[in-house]
Amino acid sequence: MGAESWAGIAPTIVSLFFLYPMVKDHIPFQLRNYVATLFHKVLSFFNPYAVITIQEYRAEYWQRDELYTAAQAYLSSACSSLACKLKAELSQDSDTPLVTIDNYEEVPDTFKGVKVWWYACMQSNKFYRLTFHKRHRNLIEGEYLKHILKQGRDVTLRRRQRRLFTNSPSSKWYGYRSSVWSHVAFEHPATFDTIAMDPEKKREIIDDLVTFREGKEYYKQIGKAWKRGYLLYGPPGTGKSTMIAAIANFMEYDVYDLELTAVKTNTELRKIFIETTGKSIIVIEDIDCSLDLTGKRKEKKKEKDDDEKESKKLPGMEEKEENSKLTLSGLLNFIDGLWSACGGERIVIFTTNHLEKLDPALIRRGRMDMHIELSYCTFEAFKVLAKNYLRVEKHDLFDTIQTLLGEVNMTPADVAEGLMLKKSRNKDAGACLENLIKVIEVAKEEAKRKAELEELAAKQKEEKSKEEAKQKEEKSNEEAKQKEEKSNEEAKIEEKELATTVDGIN
Ligand SMILES: Nc1ncnc2c1ncn2[C@@H]1O[C@H](COP(=O)(O)OP(=O)(O)OP(=O)(O)O)[C@@H](O)[C@H]1O
Ligand SMILES: [Mg+2]
Repeated sequence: MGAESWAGIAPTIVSLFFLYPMVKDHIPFQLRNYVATLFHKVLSFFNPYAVITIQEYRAEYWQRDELYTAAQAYLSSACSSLACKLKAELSQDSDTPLVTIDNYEEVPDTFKGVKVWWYACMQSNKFYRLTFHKRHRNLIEGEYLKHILKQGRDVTLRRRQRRLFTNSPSSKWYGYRSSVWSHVAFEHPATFDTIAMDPEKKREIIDDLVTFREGKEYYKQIGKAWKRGYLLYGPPGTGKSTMIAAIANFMEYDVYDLELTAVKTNTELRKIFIETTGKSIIVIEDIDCSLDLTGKRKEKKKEKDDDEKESKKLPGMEEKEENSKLTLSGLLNFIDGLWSACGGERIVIFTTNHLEKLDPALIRRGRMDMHIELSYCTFEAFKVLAKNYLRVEKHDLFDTIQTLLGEVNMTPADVAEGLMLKKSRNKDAGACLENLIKVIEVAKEEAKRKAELEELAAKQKEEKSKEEAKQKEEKSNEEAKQKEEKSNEEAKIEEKELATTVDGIN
């Protein structure tokens, strides 16, 4: 079409544009739809721009549309600085107000060199309208909307108040306000800076976490669920729970503290698991105490069950029995079965004071990818505590403390306690370190006394068992002697009887 023809048509189109709303009511009802469609067709033919509307609520079930939420969060972070009219709101799961563009406001955005415009309508029917040139349709509908979704979700996750969940007993799962998990705000202050442990080990853990966080594509490529398992073990007070809090803060994850003793069956465990979200840590503390989860014991019980119920078994019954209790295989399925892949970006952490008590199947590499030992306080760990508690990195008393720590097992919890002087908050570092030295010396004395007592007890036990063995031997000798005498006696009687019988026959 030539420029002259365009010049001829343009005024007609403009007049149509203004005329249509006026004449709309005079068009017969049957024709109205047809004319409206035609009118829009003509308009869109000459309009080089396309529009996408993102409504707050989806048509079905009145559910809030995730794309709308993501767009709102995205606009708050990426474009709100360009708007003059803003609006702030506080959502339930965050303590930071969300400031985003307000009604009738339009802001531009650029993606891969393409300019788009966002327009907000915040009236009763809220929506965002995204306008872009038709020739960028594929880019906007595909990549740009995905980019909005991802960025928006990230902003929401960063802003949200992180939560600490615990599982409710199954009796509370049904009815009004029922929930599998109940939660409080997660506000533990522990960080990797405040954790006292060997710096190299700490670095290793942090590197592992970073690799995991950035490994979405890698896990996909190798065909593995995006999850990681850590086993934390060590004596009480060495920082296992503190480490979990530090990991959660570092990763900005929620924490699901799973109380296994409240879970009755494998089916319950599966339901509990399904109700967790991604970007979370699922923790089972003191796994050795939570359940009788050793394979051997399970096998023994199964054998016994087999003997008792073999004759009574019906088809499908075996399966029912398995589901009716929580088993080791149920727990393994929870860690790395098919269900474990749902949600993604998840860390499972077990803690124990007794590594040797755990079934090897539960903690083998691949299930628990990293075994982290939290040990008694070393000098390196002490230096972290001194820095955190007293703000000192060097002191004359450090050498004495280093020697003492090499002589006695002190947990970081004990050392931390020793560094805190209860009488006054204003004591200087020297006074606190002296107090710690006193505490370590007392602990050393106690440990010495305990060792002596244990040695004495071991000696007494050994003597007792020696005495018992001696008595047992004497008793068995006596019995053997008596037995021999008895059998000699019997032999004599038999001989006598035989002689009498022979005499009788003769
Ligand atoms: N490695 C550590 N670094 C810093 N603080 C520590 C460390 N270990 C222990 N603490 C301090 O001691 C207290 C007890 O530690 P925590 O509860 O983490 O020990 P735990 O290993 O989980 O013990 P348990 O086996 O009894 O559960 C914490 O409040 C923390 O302040
Ligand atoms: Mg603990």
